[in-house]
Amino acid sequence: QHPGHLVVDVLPLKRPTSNNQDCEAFGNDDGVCFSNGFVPENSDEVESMEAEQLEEEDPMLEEMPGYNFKAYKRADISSFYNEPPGSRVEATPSFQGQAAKFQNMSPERLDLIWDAGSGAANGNHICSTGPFESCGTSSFATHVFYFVRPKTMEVVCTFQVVKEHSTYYCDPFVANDAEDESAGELNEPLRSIATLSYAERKLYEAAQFNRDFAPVYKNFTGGNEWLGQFPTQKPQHFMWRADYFGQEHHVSTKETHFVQLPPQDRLKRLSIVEMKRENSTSLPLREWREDADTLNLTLTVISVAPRIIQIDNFLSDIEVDHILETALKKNLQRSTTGMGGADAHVSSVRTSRTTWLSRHTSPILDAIIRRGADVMKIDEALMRHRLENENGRYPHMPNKNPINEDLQIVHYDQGQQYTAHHDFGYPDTRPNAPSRSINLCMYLNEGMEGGETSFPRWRRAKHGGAVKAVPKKGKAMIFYMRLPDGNLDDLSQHAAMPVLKGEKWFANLWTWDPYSE
Ligand SMILES: O=C(O)CCC(=O)C(=O)O
Ligand SMILES: [Fe+2]
Repeated sequence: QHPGHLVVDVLPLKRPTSNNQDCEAFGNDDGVCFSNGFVPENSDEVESMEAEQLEEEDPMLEEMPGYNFKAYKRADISSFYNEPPGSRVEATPSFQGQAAKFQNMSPERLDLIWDAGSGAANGNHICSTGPFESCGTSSFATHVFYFVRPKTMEVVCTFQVVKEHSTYYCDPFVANDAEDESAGELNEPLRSIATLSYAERKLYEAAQFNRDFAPVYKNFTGGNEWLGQFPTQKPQHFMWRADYFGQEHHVSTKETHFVQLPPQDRLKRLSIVEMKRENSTSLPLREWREDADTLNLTLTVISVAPRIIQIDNFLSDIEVDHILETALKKNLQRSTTGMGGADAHVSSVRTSRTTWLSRHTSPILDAIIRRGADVMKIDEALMRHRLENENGRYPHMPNKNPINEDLQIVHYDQGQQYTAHHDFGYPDTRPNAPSRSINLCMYLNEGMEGGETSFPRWRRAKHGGAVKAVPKKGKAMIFYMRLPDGNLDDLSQHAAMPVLKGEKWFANLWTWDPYSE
């Protein structure tokens, strides 16, 4: 029996249902238009292949007794090779990095400092977290962190990262359990719980509940670190299945490739109405596209855990050139890490330069984002601002923002890299708080030495080799940073390997779940 005070405010979204009638009903006949977790209010449930496929739940989701929650279990590695259980032995990754999440169980804002060898006062500021919230970074065993009071730098808790423990707690109300390696050491006297307000007390109890849930989840799933904020709902946007290496999915999109560059006066910035294509009956700029009704793309699973899918030929050469030309007109800035705003850091971890391009920028960018929506099976309307009259379509979305960020263009010079990191941030204490969920990334050039994207913790059998995506102009890759149960995927940790010779151009398209703010 679990505390009843935790209000599980799950967004009342139905699971995916889709059919082309929905598309037509909403005047949207311009592509693969359904296939997301949100169902139009007035849609009928129509039987279709697509719908059946979407409704089929991942077989590794299993009810956790006592929690009313389906957890995503770790599959036997043999299944990744389509072989009977027990026929393969899992390899131990040589890479020792891991997520390190720090939960602030106090009612005050705290800053996370990493001790790079010279104490708290001279440490590196990593992130800042509000009362009862969490923040973190990618780290390694033995590394030391502190939660300090902003400004005064008084140390409230000290932590040391331990292998196979990804979440650490700073609890000023309960004495440390010396056995518990996830308990941060409190550097000051214990406080009384009676000092908390009612609202604070609720948040504190929720944090405790989440803390108690973590080891049960890890045990139940066979070793997945719990990085979420329980209770949580599963991802609301579609996820491709990844059951075994080489598994293929096929997408047909009406967003065909541009094969010639339209004249400049046809490449103007688009309004939302233009992006919505409210008044258009045919595909925009069709003359400059390949002479075909659809573009057929093959999605190939290159890693099961983390879930990574490769798509060759996602962008045409003309499209890549257009992206690069547009990016170069903007001034690329030194890249930062963190989620932007106050948490953005210029650091030696990420040495590249960056700029952002919005879907509004040109009809080509718009087409690329629409194609991206199709390959992720997300409604394109979710990937732009929605108009008033589209309200009914997503009745439970708290805002009309796109669920994705702008396309982030990254340039690496020789020697530059992005060391192993996670792309996600930790959701705040609101039930089902949003976080980054999917990255559809793209390679914009090739032929450099180095510069691969590497996922050093992917699960594989011994002698399985490394999963590294090698840059190829126009190639895309989808990777999921959430598991099908809503947890964040520690194994989605990845690195942009140093460019050894030449330069590298890359693009990130991050999608949030369930919405973005
Ligand atoms: O450049 C790459 O291959 C990956 C870049 C990356 O991980 C990022 O920008 O978050
Ligand atoms: Fe990344």
